[in-house]
Amino acid sequence: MKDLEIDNSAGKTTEAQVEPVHELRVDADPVGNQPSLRKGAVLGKTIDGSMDPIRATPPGGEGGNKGKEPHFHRRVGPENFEESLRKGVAVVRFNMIFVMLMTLATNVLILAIPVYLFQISDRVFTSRSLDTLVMLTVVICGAVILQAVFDAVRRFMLMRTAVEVAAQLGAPILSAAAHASLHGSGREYQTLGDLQQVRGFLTSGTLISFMDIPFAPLFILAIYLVHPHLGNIVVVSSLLLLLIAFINQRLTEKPFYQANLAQSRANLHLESMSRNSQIINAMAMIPEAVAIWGRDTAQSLTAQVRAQDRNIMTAAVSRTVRLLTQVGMLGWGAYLALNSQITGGMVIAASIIAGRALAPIEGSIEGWNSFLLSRAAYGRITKLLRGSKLQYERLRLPRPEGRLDVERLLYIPGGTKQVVLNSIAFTLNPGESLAVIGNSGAGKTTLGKMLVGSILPTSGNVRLDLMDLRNWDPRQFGESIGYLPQDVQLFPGTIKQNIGRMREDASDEQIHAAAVLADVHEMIASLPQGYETVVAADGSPLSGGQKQRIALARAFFGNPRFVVLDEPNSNLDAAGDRALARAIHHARENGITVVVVTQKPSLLSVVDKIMLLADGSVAMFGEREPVLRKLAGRKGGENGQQVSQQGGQANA
Ligand SMILES: Nc1ncnc2c1ncn2[C@@H]1O[C@H](COP(=O)(O)OP(=O)(O)OP(=O)(O)O)[C@@H](O)[C@H]1O
Repeated sequence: MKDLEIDNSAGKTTEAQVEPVHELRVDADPVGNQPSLRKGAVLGKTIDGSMDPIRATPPGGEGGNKGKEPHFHRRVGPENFEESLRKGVAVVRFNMIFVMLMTLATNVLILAIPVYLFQISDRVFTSRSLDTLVMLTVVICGAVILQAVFDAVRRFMLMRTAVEVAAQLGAPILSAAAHASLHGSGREYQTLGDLQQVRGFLTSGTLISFMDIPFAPLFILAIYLVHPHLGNIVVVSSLLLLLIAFINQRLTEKPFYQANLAQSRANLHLESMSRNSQIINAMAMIPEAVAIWGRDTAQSLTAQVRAQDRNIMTAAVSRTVRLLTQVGMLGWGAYLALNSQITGGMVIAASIIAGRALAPIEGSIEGWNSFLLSRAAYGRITKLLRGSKLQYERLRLPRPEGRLDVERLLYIPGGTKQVVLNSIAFTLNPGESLAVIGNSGAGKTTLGKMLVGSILPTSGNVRLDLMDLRNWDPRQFGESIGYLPQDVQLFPGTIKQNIGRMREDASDEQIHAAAVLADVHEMIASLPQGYETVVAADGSPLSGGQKQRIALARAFFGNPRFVVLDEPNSNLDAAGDRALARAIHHARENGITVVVVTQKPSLLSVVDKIMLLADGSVAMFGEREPVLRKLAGRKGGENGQQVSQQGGQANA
């Protein structure tokens, strides 16, 4: 057995045991740029990412501060998922031609045994020639062995086709799913499961049955040659089986669909349980969580049982029809033999051939569900890949300076009538810093997300260096900004990897520079393993404040030009607060534009401008001092007084 090597360019090699013969390599860079065939879509070729339209650029490279500046308005090719899909389908088509040739050979050779029978009874018994028997036996043995070899070869090819399709489409699907999940239902990641479904179908017996069906007329013709009566019997049974197949499809489509829907709900719930395992355990919510999962799973199982019941019933009917057909053929054949119209050997041979002609129809009925599932899965894959916004061409712009223009932002979340943000407009020059304050629910986090493009406004624009965020090449934009979300999550890996945004090409200097810029180097140095400390999925062994500070360094990694910090001090102690203030100060010195969303007024002394949001609208905006004075002057504005007092203290 050789290994399938999936090189994700993060230096990790996953080894999976697969069938022998070929070695496949899938190179997917950290953005999930799709792998592509280097030498064409045939078996046993090396797959790598050399044709990726968008390459990950080092932080200090095109988008960073070390390499040469990109050409202005250089057009960046799209991710081109359509192309990946086209290549994946081409692989299947190409391989299927060979598989069909093998199937043709297999089906022709299957006639060997009936022919043998026929020859023994009609030739050997009548001539009583031992030589003929030996010759016939040798030839038929060769045919049987060849048939087994061809059958094995087509199965090998199907298996490799399945692996190759998975290698071709895995990275593009994950890449498109990650992007689509931003505005989607969260089910996009399940498209990877759909790929598995399609892969499974490609190696299934159902597909083999489907491919054998076109050769059924060949067998029927052979039976007609034996005797037209027998041919008629088989034709009638074939039509009957096709009718059963049609009824089966009508009976099972809906319950299978319902079963899958409920199963995917149960899977989503399972994912959310695994994400929130600490809360579930701490608050003893396991019974409730299990009950919700159980309800969906039960619904799925009930629908599955309903569908499978019908499927089993129709499969049993079709099997009975096939066996009765063979019995009928033997009976009618015997009658014809009694009338000396055919020989006994012909009767048995025709019966065997009839079984062979009807078997693929029966197999197709039994595997109908897996066909339906795979067809639906393929539909979801094509929808995701074709609909992905990542595949449109973008301009690779010069590295931004950090000018931010926000124009008449209106945000009404889809499916609601609530105006979360209304007529928000302001401008920040490169290197300026803004604090966004306001009561809980005022819309601060929503504004922060909109500034980094993770949600799109209903109307209005956010522009970085005059270019609307929607028009930036996503990779370049991501490299040019930093974002510290309210709900900090670190990736499982070392602190070093986390600060370096999991990039393979992140240098120690860049990581150190980000840590210094975010004023967290000392904190990290005090940890026993320093930068090599391994962080688990739940953030342990770091405290909430430490996690927040690592995430702050991550936001500053790669010397971004624009950074949004959403409540960066919600978990910080006084020392952390001071470090954060210094970080914002460093950012200003480095010409980084900073927007900091905060409920605490302690950061107000280090920013240039302040915006007070109230019910999604700008209640106040301007230079720090005048806004602080206005806030202090607001009568009864508890928030404002508190803000101005603390801002003043911090200032002092
Ligand atoms: N996708 C959404 N669908 C419906 N309502 C939403 C959506 N996103 C935000 N909201 C609503 O918009 C309002 C503003 O939310 P946001 O999280 O921006 O407030 P915030 O000022 O950051 O509050 P906090 O300080 O408590 O974090 C809230 O009332 C929230 O319910």
